[in-house]
Amino acid sequence: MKSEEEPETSVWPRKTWTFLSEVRRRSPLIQCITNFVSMDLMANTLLSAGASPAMIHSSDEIPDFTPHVHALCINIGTLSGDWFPAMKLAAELSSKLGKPWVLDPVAVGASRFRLNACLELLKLKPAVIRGNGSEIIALSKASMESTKGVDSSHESIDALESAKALAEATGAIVAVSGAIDIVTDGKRVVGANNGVAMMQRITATGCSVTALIAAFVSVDQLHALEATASALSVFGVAGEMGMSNANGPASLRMHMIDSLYGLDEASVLSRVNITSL
Ligand SMILES: Nc1ncnc2c1ncn2[C@@H]1O[C@H](COP(=O)(O)OP(=O)(O)O)[C@@H](O)[C@H]1O
Ligand SMILES: Cc1ncsc1CCOP(=O)(O)O
Ligand SMILES: [Mg+2]
Repeated sequence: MKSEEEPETSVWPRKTWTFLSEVRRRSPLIQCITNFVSMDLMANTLLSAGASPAMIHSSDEIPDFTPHVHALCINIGTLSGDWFPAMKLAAELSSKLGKPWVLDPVAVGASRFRLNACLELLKLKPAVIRGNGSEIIALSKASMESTKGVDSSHESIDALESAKALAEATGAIVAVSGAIDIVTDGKRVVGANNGVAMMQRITATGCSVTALIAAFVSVDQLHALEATASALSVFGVAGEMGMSNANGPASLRMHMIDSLYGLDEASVLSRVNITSL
């Protein structure tokens, strides 16, 4: 069968397996400037996927360190005034050196401080922006929307038009996580349909999948939309497989990491569920 005749349902799983295999083969170095809550799960997510995390955020070392990374993840979850210059410096350097960087606008609608910080970071050209429904709506409208802090009060699908508008305005790939993970470049829209609802009950799963997106994009910058959808799907598959041994959020966290580490080709090919929307 010619590839253009292959059904989408089999093309995406193979693409996703290629991304995961490349991350495992190359073990990209991912710099994470992230919140205190997420550091542990994010680093363990990257390690179990085969990437190499480094939580390095001091402005004093960014000029030496950032030129050596394969991608950068910036997360404003516990933003404070003294961390913001380091975020800008690292993003600026990454963009200048042609390295992809990914923004996680945690709770962007919760304060003017967060919103202004994200609007400044958007000028430094992130390759991908990943947030939950409420975060993407707030950022796209540049407004302090009703928010439950770091959690979403919207379904991902509610943020579809906002995601497209944000992608058009910034040139970034925009991903909205939720029951369906939506990924768009402003025109094309795909949905990753993996995962389990209990993943929302573990803090920092959103942050961690954003870092995983950075790892996937680092191995194929020219296909950032495909890399983003694949990372979201792989994380969701790890959640689904982990769920079969879990009793609640704490054990899901452990089994999810184990499942990500052990994910094999057969499971990826049979479970990855990405479709055009
Ligand atoms: N209802 C759901 N069903 C399946 N997976 C979900 C559901 N809600 C969230 N997830 C998954 O949980 C992870 C975190 O997403 P989310 O909770 O939306 O992010 P955040 O922590 O930033 O609010 C993502 O991988 C997402 O796909
Ligand atoms: C609870 C909390 N408070 C500030 S950052 C953070 C972690 C949020 O992680 P996620 O957005 O991935 O759930
Ligand atoms: Mg969360």
